Amino acid sequence: MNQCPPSFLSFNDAVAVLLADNNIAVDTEQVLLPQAVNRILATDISAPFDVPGYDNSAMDGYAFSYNDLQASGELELIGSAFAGHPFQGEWRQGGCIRIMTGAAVPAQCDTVVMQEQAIQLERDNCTLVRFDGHLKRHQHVRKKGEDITTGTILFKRGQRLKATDIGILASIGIAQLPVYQPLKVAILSTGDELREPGTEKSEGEIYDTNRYTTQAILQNFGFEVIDCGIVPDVPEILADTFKRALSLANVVISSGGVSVGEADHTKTVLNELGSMQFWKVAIKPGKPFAYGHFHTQDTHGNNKRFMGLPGNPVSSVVTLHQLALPTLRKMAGEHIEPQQLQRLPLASPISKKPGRLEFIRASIDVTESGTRIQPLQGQGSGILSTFSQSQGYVILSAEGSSWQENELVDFLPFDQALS
Ligand SMILES: Nc1nc2c(c(=O)[nH]1)N[C@H]1C(S)=C(S)[C@@H](COP(=O)(O)OP(=O)(O)OC[C@H]3O[C@@H](n4cnc5c(N)ncnc54)[C@H](O)[C@@H]3O)O[C@H]1N2
Ligand code: MOO
Repeated sequence: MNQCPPSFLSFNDAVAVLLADNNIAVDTEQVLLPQAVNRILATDISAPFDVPGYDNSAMDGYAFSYNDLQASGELELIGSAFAGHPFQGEWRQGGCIRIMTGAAVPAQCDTVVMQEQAIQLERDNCTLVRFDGHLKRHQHVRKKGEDITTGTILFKRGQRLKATDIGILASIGIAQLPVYQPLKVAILSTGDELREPGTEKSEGEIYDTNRYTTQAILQNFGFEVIDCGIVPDVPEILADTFKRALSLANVVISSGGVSVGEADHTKTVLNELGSMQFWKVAIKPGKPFAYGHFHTQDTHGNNKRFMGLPGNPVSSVVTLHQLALPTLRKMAGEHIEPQQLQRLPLASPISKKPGRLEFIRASIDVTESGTRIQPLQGQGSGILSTFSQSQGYVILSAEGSSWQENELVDFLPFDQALS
């Protein structure tokens, strides 16, 4: 099964090493509810009471006892209930009340009829209500606790809170809550050829893309990104930049300079400031990914971490997404589940050489005859534009093979990071 070239780690082994080597590296803090969206919860939260806290009406209409209506066919109007203003009167058998959506249903009532199915009549100085159409006992009554029952664990420590979670927390009266502080991640790009977008570039120069995609992905997950800019291929400047990054962040992520070229200084500098844990993973793109520990420690005595993304823009995205991001999320306190692959048929044939696990950018092709996965043209590790049409990766195992049209392959739909 494992066909990795010597000294290469398989993808699964690399992920396993990264996750086993890293634990939560941040403290907790208390935040107000509106600030908790996209933050990682630092405690379990269970429901202190039922929601809704009382039976209430789902319609504007009339509330009564179903048995009373069966007995008489018409009911006497004896009061009203509005949201926030329950019925205050004396209940009488054979009675009904006018009720608005959200108002408490009195204990003696079990049924609500919407006002469109009711007629009020005046008779003998009484207001009576007659109901038409078929009706069922308990209709339009929202039961106490039907949304949330007291004691239910609603959220778990390590859960990332989404917008609707904020509403659920409000519904149980939470005004502030403990979350993990954002993990501080410093980013830098290496390469003499790199220029900042918005500035002039000359022959042989390109704009830095990796720092921008990296920053966008990390910010999306709520990390505190410390931008250390573009660093030229000069070992002393690279070392100084790493030292500055280390004084500000828990993790430093660089791009470029991790291959075997004469200007690839990143690994050399890391070996002075720390130690390399592994270099090279049998994946395509993204082979020269590097992971290490700096000698510098955080306030808890943990060595700060280094992740070196390859310079090719696609390799940098794939390694950030598949190797760095799960690790950073774990360090930030988040509980993450393994990625869920889907088995789907190919829309066109595909083949690969043995050696590395491959991540093929692909789109989802939905037609009347079903859903198929279309591997896209332009799979080179410098062709970033393919990402804009992709909705996920076809993942091809390290063994070489070919797959025919309609043959099933593993497909990984893009998550929040890339969609
Ligand atoms: N003789 C070999 N050459 C290469 C190998 C190899 O095994 N033997 N591996 C190749 C693979 S695979 C990759 S991936 C790259 C990785 O190289 P580096 O991480 O050292 O990256 P650089 O050489 O600095 O740059 C590679 C490529 O990417 C462009 N680049 C770099 N940074 C950025 C950036 N921030 N934004 C946009 N583009 C960037 C750079 O200009 C180069 O074109 O090495 C292969 N070579
Ligand atoms: O990682 Mo490199 O991308 O295989 O080009």
